[in-house]
Amino acid sequence: MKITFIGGGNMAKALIGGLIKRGYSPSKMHVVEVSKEKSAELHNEFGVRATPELAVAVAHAEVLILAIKPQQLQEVALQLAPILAGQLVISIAAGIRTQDMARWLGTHNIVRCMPNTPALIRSGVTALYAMPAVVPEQCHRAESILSAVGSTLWVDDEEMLDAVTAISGSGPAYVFYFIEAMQQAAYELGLDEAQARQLVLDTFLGASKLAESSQEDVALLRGRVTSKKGTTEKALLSMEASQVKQGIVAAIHAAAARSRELGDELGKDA
Ligand SMILES: NC(=O)C1=CN([C@@H]2O[C@H](COP(=O)(O)OP(=O)(O)OC[C@H]3O[C@@H](n4cnc5c(N)ncnc54)[C@H](O)[C@@H]3O)[C@@H](O)[C@H]2O)C=CC1
Ligand SMILES: O=C(O)[C@@H]1CCC=N1
Repeated sequence: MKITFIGGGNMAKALIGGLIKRGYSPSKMHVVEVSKEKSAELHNEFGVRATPELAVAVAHAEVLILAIKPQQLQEVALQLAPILAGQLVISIAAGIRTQDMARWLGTHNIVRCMPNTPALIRSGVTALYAMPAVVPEQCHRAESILSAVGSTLWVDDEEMLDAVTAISGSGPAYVFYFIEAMQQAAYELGLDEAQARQLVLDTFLGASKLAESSQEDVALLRGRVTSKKGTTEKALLSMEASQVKQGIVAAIHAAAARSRELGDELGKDA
């Protein structure tokens, strides 16, 4: 299957890197990228062809992946409309609704999805939504691309992609933020950089694996760490006093609202 990425930035790189690690040939991937610097990087890092020209890259593709910013999507879609030849279009752009893309592109053969950057190491998670006109074979195609770089799930209601964006699309940034905070505390407590990195990352990995392998609720697992009058209790009481959980929940609601807002703002015809 020949794939053309339109936009060769952070997320396209994560997907391309993950697909190559899965054994997907770079010769089957094309990137349309306006930045010369980024095109050279893509070629050097992954061996894929990167060009600023849409027409040739699109003509060769069976699947197009729109990996430009939401703000760039309408302009690119309008350029694509006259040169599309039945390709499946997969959009990874936050917020932009399929009905708006269909109007710009002149096709309903669209799958909208939300991956995340751990795709680079094939540990991503992607939720997908297909327009009703997309045939099962094309849905299978989309799923096979995204499942090469992590787990996948389908949503029937497109609006759920705003929630997905807020949870798993943006989610790696929340985890990195928590890691940064724990590393800062580790340095302040006198641990060196290597020690802090090992302790913090192995704690994240270990806790995630434990939560994944357990049938029990994570609150119960948290309870097992928390001895009466012990250190964890003290830390959690401090977090409660700072309303850390409420802050995280509010932040995720804000991200979902921003995704809906992007759809409203950018879905209108310019
Ligand atoms: N970064 C992330 O974690 C995730 C991003 N997304 C979505 O992926 C999309 C891309 O995001 P990033 O990769 O982070 O952005 P980015 O800014 O790193 O990449 C966008 C790329 O598109 C290129 N570009 C701009 N105009 C173009 C045009 N007309 N033709 C071809 N290339 C063009 C830019 O030079 C840039 O390299 C966005 O729509 C975002 O919502 C989705 C999931 C996760
Ligand atoms: O921050 C953003 O808008 C994009 C979508 C999900 C992750 N990055």
